[in-house]
Amino acid sequence: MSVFTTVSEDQARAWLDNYPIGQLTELRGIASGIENTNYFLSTDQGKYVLTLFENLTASELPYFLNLMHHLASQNVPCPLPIANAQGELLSALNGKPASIVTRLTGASLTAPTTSQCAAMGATLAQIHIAGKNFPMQRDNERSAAWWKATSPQLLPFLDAEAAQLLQAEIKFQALHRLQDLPRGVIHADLFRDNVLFDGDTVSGVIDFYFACNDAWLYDIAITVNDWCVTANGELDETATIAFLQAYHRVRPFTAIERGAWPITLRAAALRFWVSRLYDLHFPRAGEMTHAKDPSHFERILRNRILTQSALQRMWVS
Ligand SMILES: Nc1ncnc2c1ncn2[C@@H]1O[C@H](COP(=O)(O)OP(=O)(O)OP(=O)(O)O)[C@@H](O)[C@H]1O
Ligand SMILES: N[C@@H](CCO)C(=O)O
Repeated sequence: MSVFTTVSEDQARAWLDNYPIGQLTELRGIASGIENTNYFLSTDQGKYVLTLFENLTASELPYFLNLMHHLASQNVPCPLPIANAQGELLSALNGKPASIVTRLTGASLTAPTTSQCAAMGATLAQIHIAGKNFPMQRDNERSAAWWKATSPQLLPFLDAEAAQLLQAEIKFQALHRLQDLPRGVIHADLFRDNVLFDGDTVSGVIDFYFACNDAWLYDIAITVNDWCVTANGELDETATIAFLQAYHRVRPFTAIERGAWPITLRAAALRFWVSRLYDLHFPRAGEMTHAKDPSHFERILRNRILTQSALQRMWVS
């Protein structure tokens, strides 16, 4: 993690006095987060996760916390943020914005099976439908305008072939308007490490801190590019079709989404190639090196370009 803010049991106890969830019984730091400080916190009434936000500010957080509250209230398996005595989902702890959410069971997967990919597809469609009546709006900060603005800083770090690919793909994507696709709330970072499973059941979707309003198909492409792939980044046809069919049963696709599928898979690959390049070459001050491999998404992008017509057939009717 970039910064770990220590919270003592006495501080947690005093902070909890303002929350209707009982008395502290256990407080244990979670080592795996890299964005925020997280603690598993138990009280005599239940199990929770306490988060101190290290980078996001108090003005950015209401969208994410209210969204989680909205989705959890509509039976999406995601953490439920707890309101304090003033009805607020966010309050300061040790000078940082902090929230407390229910702790979910399960563990993240490294190698999802076809049926787990299908369960993920159905849950993603459930999120998209439940988000329809969420009243807040947030633009996607990692969209076409962002990768266009970011790429000039990245080009000096790339060899000629990669630089050419990056520029060509940005131009190609500019010709297509993902924003015209059916849209609503999207998670926008639904990688395997952001989902907990109990057997074949999704028990928790976490880390909503890139959530925004954008094309649903873009969210599907981000998710499929991480869940339904072989070791070298090619799409696994059986897993992809299982994912898409399960999604389609909950929210049927439209014809325009079918046509845009290969292009959207490319856009989703481009987004994470650019963010991983940026994180690698411009690490935030004080950050420990957790940068993920950008070449994985360069490979995925090249593959999605080369297999465009096969991807068009990898769809559901
Ligand atoms: N509500 C929850 N219920 C159960 N476990 C949780 C919950 N929230 C977080 N966790 C656990 O804590 C770990 C770290 O949390 P999280 O991924 O949110 O950290 P982060 O620093 O915000 O993000 P990241 O490491 O993905 O950048 C998760 O991998 C998960 O195991
Ligand atoms: N899921 C992202 C990192 C967090 O946004 C990635 O794998 O690049």
